[in-house]
Amino acid sequence: VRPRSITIPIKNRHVFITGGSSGIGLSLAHHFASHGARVSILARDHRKLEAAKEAIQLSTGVDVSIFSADVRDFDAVKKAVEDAGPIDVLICNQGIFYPQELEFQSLDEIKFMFDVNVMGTFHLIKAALPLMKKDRKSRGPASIAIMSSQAGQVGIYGYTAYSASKFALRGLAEALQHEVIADDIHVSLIFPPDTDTPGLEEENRRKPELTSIIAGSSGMMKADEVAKKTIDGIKKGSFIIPCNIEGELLSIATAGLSPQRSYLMAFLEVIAASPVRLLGLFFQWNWDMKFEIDPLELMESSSRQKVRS
Ligand SMILES: NC(=O)C1=CN([C@@H]2O[C@H](COP(=O)(O)OP(=O)(O)OC[C@H]3O[C@@H](n4cnc5c(N)ncnc54)[C@H](OP(=O)(O)O)[C@@H]3O)[C@@H](O)[C@H]2O)C=CC1
Ligand SMILES: CCCCCCCCCCCCCCCC(=O)[C@@H](N)CO
Repeated sequence: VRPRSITIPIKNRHVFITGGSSGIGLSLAHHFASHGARVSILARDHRKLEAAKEAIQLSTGVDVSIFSADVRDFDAVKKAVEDAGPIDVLICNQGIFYPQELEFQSLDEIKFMFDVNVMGTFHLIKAALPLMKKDRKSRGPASIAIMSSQAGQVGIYGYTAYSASKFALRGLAEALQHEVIADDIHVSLIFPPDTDTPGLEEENRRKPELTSIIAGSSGMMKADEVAKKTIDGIKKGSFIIPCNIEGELLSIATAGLSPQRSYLMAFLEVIAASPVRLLGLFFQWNWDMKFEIDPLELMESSSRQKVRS
């Protein structure tokens, strides 16, 4: 077991995608189907799953299997994964994002995000791993891909709970890679910026202005572009999959002790480390200015206080 380049084949393999009925997951399902994979998708809403199945059938001619389950329910996840049959590429893409300052966000909402984003991913991997490992040698290399976010590389105003849930996935992924590499299973973490999906549209209705401003430091992408980057990364067995230029920089800035199987990328990470840190500091200083209290507002509030007293 050592860094080496690998190729994870897609054609005729079983790809299981959660959150495959909408946004990035739906784009992934389309792409994998057109690459000749056998595709299963899982989400809660049966009607959205049926609509996705029909759309994929229409555009690719491929019949996708659908599973209605809530990732928070381990028994339901286990049943779906067993009914679907042994998986070669597991994509844990389900995720919810409710931005709000910690001070105002309810504990129930924070817990909900953790249950879906983090515990849901544990449930999926726990349920799928036994059958993924079985006869692996004769089935070729496998992949477990986990959808994080650029908010899982840097903490962002308004994302205390969401960023924490996405950072958690990185710890899970790094440790898991140690545990499954001997079974020829390759873990990938994907870090998209804001991506045009039904989920983002919903999110934008309640996003604090500062969250939008800071997240705007990275360009917006289409679900289709994120799906393409994801598939390329999975095929190469990349541990970290950035999606745009800002993402490449963030990945170098946060390389830490994550696995790197490309010698070229490892070299680049070492050379670029200090200039990228400098660039990161400039971004931080730029964001800091946005948190500064307007001096006029401060004067007004202190004079208001004087009037009150
Ligand atoms: N859009 C963006 O800006 C970005 C998104 N991401 C991440 O990408 C992933 C996908 O996001 P996006 O495509 O925008 O999301 P969407 O909201 O468009 O789709 C989310 C999908 O997840 C499913 N899902 C949600 N909750 C559950 C649950 N409890 N159990 C099973 N399935 C569930 C939904 O189906 P149903 O509701 O029927 O269950 C749906 O299929 C998420 O992990 C998100 O954090 C990362 C960076 C940016
Ligand atoms: C070293 C130099 C680095 C320079 C780039 C820094 C850019 C940081 C931008 C972070 C954007 C976070 C978007 C989260 C999107 C998301 O997950 C939500 N839409 C919910 O889905």
